[in-house]
Amino acid sequence: MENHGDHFHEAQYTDQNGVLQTTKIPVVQELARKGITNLPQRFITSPQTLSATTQVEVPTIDLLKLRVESDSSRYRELAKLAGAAKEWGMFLVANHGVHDSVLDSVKDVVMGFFGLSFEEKKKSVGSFMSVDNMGYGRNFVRSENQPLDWIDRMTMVASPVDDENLRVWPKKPHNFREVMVKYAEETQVIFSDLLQAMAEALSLDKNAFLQQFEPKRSEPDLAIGITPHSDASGLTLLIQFGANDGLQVLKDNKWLSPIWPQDMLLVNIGDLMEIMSNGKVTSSWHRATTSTNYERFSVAVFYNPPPDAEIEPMRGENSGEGMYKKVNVREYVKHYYKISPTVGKEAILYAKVV
Ligand SMILES: O=C(O)CCC(=O)C(=O)O
Ligand SMILES: [Fe+2]
Repeated sequence: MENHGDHFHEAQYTDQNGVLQTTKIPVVQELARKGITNLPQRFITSPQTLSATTQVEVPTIDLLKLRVESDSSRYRELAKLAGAAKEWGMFLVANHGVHDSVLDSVKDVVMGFFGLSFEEKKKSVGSFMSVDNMGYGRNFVRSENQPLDWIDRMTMVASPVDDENLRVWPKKPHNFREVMVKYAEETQVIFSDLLQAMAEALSLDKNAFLQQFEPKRSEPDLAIGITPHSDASGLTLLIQFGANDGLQVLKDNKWLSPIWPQDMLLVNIGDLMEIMSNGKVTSSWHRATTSTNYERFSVAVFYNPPPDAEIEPMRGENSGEGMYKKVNVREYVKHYYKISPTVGKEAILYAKVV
């Protein structure tokens, strides 16, 4: 038995017989802090999940151009967006308008939180376990013997910030909440603009997607290092720091490493958008690599329709055949966490018309 010290995350999952199980998983930051020389067996993944990648330029969308009404460069940008959403499910956003000072304070509070001792982190977040990933702990736990990602994670709901959701918000650093609420607000504007632009780019009514997201909701989610997956979200907005690379996307069966300039945000299209667009846009299959030698941070804001919403694939002239059916958002997300991680893009089959 390997000695992982006494720092564990507790995670819950439902096993094949539908029984709720609890498992203990070593805390990655604590292992790294001890300066381990051999990776514990539970963290060793199969060689193909670590296949080499090439650096690549992913499409960059200039949000300023999208925000300027009726201009020919705006139409070019819309066409680029349609292509990126269909072919990549991923793109960079330049001129996003989020002030450096906001992004810097996000980095500060995230590093501040993860910089606390394990005991302080636990205390700061309060005890809470759930199968849908909320709180400080782990990502995608489905069984006792799956390979584990080299990651610790903090996930909370940013809208609404009510008593129920606040149970898993860190109390330290003291300004964590104020900073994250502000950042989540700023991301809303970007999400709205992108959703409207995506509808326009697909020749739909401007509000075709956006209306399915009302009232607005998002989940900032602080992550380090992660196995291949698509996001369950509508759209996801990412920043990374502590490293210049790590995120990779599968395209045409090859793993590629996007060149990600620091001043840009990165968007992943999630499964719910693929469903809503009836497959006109694609959720990206992506992963992030990390190292035992340095700390990489990423902050993901998942923008989802409200959990009670029934989302529908768009209908109309351009919608094509019915590829997807109506799904309840909460049920979809529940299904997604129940079966993840998966080898391929599997969760979305739940919503496919067969
Ligand atoms: O760390 C990253 O860059 C990716 C994180 C991610 O894919 C996620 O949180 O869903
Ligand atoms: Fe992701």
